[in-house]
Amino acid sequence: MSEFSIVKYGNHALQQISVLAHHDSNTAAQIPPRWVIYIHGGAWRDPNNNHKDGHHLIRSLCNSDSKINGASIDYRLSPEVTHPGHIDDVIAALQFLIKTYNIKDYILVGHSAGAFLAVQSLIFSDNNGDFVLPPKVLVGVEGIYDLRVTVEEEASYNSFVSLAFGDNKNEWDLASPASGVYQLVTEKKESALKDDPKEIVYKGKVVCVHSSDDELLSLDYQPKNLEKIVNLTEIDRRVSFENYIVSGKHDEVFGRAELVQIVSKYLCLV
Ligand SMILES: N[C@@H](CC(=O)c1ccccc1NC=O)C(=O)O
Repeated sequence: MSEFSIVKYGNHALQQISVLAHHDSNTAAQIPPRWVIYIHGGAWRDPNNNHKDGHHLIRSLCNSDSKINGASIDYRLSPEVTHPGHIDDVIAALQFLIKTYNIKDYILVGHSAGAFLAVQSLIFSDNNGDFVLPPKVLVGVEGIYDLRVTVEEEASYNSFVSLAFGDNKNEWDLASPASGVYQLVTEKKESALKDDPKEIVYKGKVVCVHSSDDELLSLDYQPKNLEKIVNLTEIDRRVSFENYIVSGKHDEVFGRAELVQIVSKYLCLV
């Protein structure tokens, strides 16, 4: 299997993606259409978290399955950009990958702020108003899903939240997948009430992976909120949700075998 190569989806140094693809020549047409795509964390601002965070997971999965390819997305960080700059980049990167490699089925894995971005990619469209082809499985790892809950858990997190999203908490709610503004459903209701959460149609699975050893985001806050955005719904319209409690510190989980084993279970769905 070849090494990761870097592809650009914009002019900025961080508008890049590392790609590990199985192919005999350099033509995208020969690359199988099954992918695992990773979005790193780092509180929307820490350059020490980057596309390399996804490499252990991607390399392990690609080595075990010769028909799986991997990609790991970089995006511009705060304070250089504020919301929606990060999600705009992630959506542009996903659109670029899907088009360039003719991707049909993929698993989207996001860690920490990357999990927030992964769920946001179902909710927000690109500059043309086009939505991204949704993943078959969305895996949130040590994720953030609601900005108010982030600051309720630890007041000092206000510094990175306001650096990325400003100080207006109503804007935080509009940006947060689990604030109550949005819910994920398998199909739309005939008539939604005016004050109901906005329904986002998603037919894939949502998988929550969170460590009981996470020293930055505890099990008691964010994971419950990821589950809430599917559990608001009646059972027959409820998006499938699965939960795993793993071990390891916040930034260790993406480099561990446990995550590889969990994501492997879902490869049969792509
Ligand atoms: N190293 C980061 C902190 C960080 O990444 C973080 C801290 C608390 C809760 C979640 C975090 N990251 C999520 O993407 C920073 O320098 O802001």
